[in-house]
Amino acid sequence: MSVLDEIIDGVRADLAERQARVTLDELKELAAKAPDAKDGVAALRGEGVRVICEVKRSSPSKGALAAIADPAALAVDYAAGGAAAISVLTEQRRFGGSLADLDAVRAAVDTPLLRKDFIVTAYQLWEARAHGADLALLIVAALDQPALVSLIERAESIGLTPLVEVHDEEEIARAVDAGAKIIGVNARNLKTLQVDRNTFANVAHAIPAHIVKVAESGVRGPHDLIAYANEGADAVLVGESLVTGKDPKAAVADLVAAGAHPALRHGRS
Ligand SMILES: O=P(O)(O)OC[C@@H](O)[C@@H](O)c1c[nH]c2ccccc12
Repeated sequence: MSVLDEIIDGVRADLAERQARVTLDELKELAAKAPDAKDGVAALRGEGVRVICEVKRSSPSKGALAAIADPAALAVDYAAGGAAAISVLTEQRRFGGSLADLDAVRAAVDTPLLRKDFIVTAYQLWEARAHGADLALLIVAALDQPALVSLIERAESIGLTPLVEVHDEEEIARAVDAGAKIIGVNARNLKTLQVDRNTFANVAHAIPAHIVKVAESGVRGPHDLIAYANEGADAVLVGESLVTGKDPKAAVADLVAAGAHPALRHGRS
């Protein structure tokens, strides 16, 4: 069994517990009271390279990264540094996150929020909206094609923008066929946890121009952002280097400044 399969088994067990506690109707009522969802595509496309900053306590590959006692305070730093969006990991077992983190961050910032989890059912999309997310991650490797198509449709129908994650060209073809408007190329293979920073450069040519391109994982600082930008990334998603660094606000500001550099604007819309 791959790491991804193991993670999803745990996600399904936790999901069953939440479903026993909170009905879909209750989630829909909460979603109706949540602030209107912001346009995720608009947040990530435009001049320069956008920076998505992640609230991430631990990871399956590295274990504990940072305690993050106050996720809201971290999110406020991210927003002050110029984050275009904030990713909140809500998976509990391997990443140490929760929907409570999403609530805390939503209450603290107006920045568009991505629910980062292993979404396999529409219930989780309603949870995302009920807890104030604007975008939701859908991982192609975790879903068969009919499930991917229907979760993209459902996400959009309830106002969420799906960020569709891929790792190779075959998954890009599936994401495009399924109607993705934002594709994230994860440098980390979720089946082996290996990071290969060349992944984006190797596969980005297969993503049609009208689709927003996000380079995910392994960004250590401005240098990596610039490399991804030169390969055509519209945005980068950064976790570990921000949560393990001393000054997340300054680190985000450095990334945002690098992404706004005029030398990177050529050919961008
Ligand atoms: O911490 P990093 O290397 O900066 O990576 C952030 C983000 O890309 C990573 O957390 C991630 C990308 N796709 C995922 C899917 C599930 C869980 C986590 C992820």
